[in-house]
Amino acid sequence: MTTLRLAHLYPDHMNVYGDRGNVIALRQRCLRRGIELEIIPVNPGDMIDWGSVDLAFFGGGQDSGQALITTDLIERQGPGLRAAIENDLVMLAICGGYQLLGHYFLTHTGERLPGLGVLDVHTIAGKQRMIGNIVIEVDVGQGPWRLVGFENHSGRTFHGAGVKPLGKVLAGYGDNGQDGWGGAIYRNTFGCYLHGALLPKNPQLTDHLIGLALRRRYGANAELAPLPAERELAAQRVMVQRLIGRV
Ligand SMILES: NC(=O)CC[C@H](N)C(=O)O
Repeated sequence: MTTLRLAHLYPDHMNVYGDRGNVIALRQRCLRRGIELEIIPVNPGDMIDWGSVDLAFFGGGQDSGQALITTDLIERQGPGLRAAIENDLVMLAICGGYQLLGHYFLTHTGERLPGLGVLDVHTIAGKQRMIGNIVIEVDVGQGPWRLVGFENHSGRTFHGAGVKPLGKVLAGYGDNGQDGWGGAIYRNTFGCYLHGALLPKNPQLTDHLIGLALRRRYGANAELAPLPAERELAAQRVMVQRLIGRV
């Protein structure tokens, strides 16, 4: 049986707005294609062989949850995880996880949480939280997709030259409420502010991540079998219509 291995970073500390649903969506869309997705929780103190990992997920969290795991992230997981990302590990990071892949997060109390520094972004908290539904338009080479989600963050994330934007904000605030960018990409690492959970609502992205991981593990000819997602896509269209007035 085809297998893939997913590392779920800090599931107990970094899991708000049902971010765990992203892991469930990946697992289900793998299973329905006969691919077994093995899930490895990464808790503080755990040793991980990052070379054996195909996918990683890092969810959002409160500032206090983020503060509890930064040392472990940087000191214990840092070298292996950074090397894996440079070696095209397929990774999705949401909100607080996205912030901690960047250079730092300066919280609203003035605490400076260092990040892994693998994404060329930094985050500074503002007084007002950015809360609400969000739609971004994404093009990862398969034509434009609209991704829908829910955002709730105080952090404003600013991009440096080392990342590409993931998408353009069509509704909501996005990374900082100013420049219109929603998320960032570096190699096969994707970061953004879309909770929701993101992947159950956006099967295009779920399949894109699985396809990348399959090809990285099994070679460029590994094909992702087609799998319908009509219900998810219909619900996605309803939300896009409601938020931007067109599909
Ligand atoms: N929802 C989240 O993950 C929040 C991240 C961070 N604590 C912020 O408020 O910006």
